[in-house]
Amino acid sequence: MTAPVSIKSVSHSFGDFQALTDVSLEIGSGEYVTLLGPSGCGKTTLLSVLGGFIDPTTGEVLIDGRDMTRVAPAKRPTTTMFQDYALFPHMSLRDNVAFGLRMAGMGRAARYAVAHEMLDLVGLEHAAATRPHALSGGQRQRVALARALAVKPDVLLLDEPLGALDLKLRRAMQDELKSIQRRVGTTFVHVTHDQEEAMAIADRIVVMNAGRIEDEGPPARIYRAPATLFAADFMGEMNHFPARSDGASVTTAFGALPGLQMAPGEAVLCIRPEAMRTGDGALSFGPGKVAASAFFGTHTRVQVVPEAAPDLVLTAHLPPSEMPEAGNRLTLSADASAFSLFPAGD
Ligand SMILES: Nc1ncnc2c1ncn2[C@@H]1O[C@H](COP(=O)(O)OP(=O)(O)OP(=O)(O)O)[C@@H](O)[C@H]1O
Repeated sequence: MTAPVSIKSVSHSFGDFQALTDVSLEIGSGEYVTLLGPSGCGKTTLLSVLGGFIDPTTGEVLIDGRDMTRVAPAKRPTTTMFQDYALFPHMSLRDNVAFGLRMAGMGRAARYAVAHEMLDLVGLEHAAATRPHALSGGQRQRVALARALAVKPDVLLLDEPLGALDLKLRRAMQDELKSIQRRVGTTFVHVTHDQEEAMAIADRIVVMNAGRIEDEGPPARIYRAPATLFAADFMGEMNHFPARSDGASVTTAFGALPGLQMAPGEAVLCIRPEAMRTGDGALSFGPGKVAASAFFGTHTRVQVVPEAAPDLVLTAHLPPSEMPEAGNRLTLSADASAFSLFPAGD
């Protein structure tokens, strides 16, 4: 079961505090969307508006084309899975998973059949008769997912579902969540503040900041060509430095950069560390002094203070075969296509 979701100009205030401002978003049927942003940006508020736990001050929510804006949570085709996915300790996994179906009045044989199907989906069918106390964090999380999916929601809302797990388990569960979502085809809306998690899982990432959407799109597009400086910074490490546009070209402390255009004015030029290299390029940062250099296996992370702009520190991820030592001189450069340009004060 799956459905598209339409969020139309939703705003929400808690008293004087505006938590969401004019948020509009279309989510396709069967799409895996993550809401990504820093603490307090309004992710949970938006998810709660979708689930019916918060009535937005203004705006509308449509699910499968039907207006759900003021419809109670239990009457929506949504299920919310919270971070604190408390399981009933005195019930078997099967009964935990079948709980929502029992509440809905489904007979025992039918609900157990669904519970087994869902436990099978999350790889825990063999433990159906056991109780949750002996389960690891990851296994509990899987049972909670089976329970949420058992009622066959059209849209599953997940609020930091992996937040309680350690990093390694978190990464493993991300792969599993995505693969389960693919198999069931349900629309998933997943809140996280972890950019790597969003990239690992999402078909589409929605970057939020201060109650608004900053950018939305496939992970690779947002990473490579972010719409705003905020989205650029939130999606990973970014070098930025001042620039100036005259409308036709961009000038920096390192010279002019061809091929980038913006309305005349002060600008911020950005580049990812892995887009930097040693030697020549469209823009050379000129000689600089290596302030730090560290080997990370997949790359060497160097920090360089360029002579042309000694108040800047440029970070580059170089191939692991290159290991410049701190104190050495090094020239970094990059291709014009690797830069993003934003108006200053964006
Ligand atoms: N019931 C409430 N009353 C007043 N303010 C609230 C209430 N719920 C949330 N807020 C405020 O609204 C803002 C957005 O909160 P929200 O929980 O949506 O953020 P978030 O992006 O999910 O952050 P986090 O990752 O920390 O949960 C925050 O500043 C929060 O303090």
